[in-house]
Amino acid sequence: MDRRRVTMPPRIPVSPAQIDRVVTQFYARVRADPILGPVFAAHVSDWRPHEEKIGRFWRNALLLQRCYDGNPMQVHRAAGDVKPAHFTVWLALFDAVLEQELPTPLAQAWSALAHRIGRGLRYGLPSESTMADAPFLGEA
Ligand code: HEM
Repeated sequence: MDRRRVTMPPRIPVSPAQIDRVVTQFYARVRADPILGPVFAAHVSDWRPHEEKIGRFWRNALLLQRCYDGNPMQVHRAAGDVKPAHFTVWLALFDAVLEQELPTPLAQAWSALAHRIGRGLRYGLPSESTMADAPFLGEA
């Protein structure tokens, strides 16, 4: 039997209401951002289902609820206009919202997870495989 399913505590003890607030505030800032706004505008016309999906993504990652089974890596790659440099902006906005919405220990824990996920997604993008972006390739 997989005991983790019944005994594992939330990975980061934020409440679903806190997740919803962070997601709402974050995408309000994204829409207003001169760099990220146009990228999202090209892909998202109806924000409610997008924010709802992202809320499920974070409940899955933070609370270990099994409520998201998408593939963000594939979606970002397929978008075509999501670039490695966007992640710096994305994460800075996200950190600002976490700081505004949550007590510091929760904000820091969630931020660390977001940065870790962001690193993975960023390195999954095709343009990361150039010499300039991935110097370790030069050692091959
Ligand atoms: C840690 C950083 C990030 C996380 C955790 C994240 C998470 C996600 C997730 C979960 C989705 C939904 C995938 C699905 O359809 O199942 C998504 C979609 C998307 N993300 Fe990100 N993302 C991140 C960074 C970025 C950045 C830097 C950009 C650049 C602008 C970006 C642009 C988009 C776009 C355009 C979509 C597609 C929306 C659509 O067509 O429905 N994301 N992201």
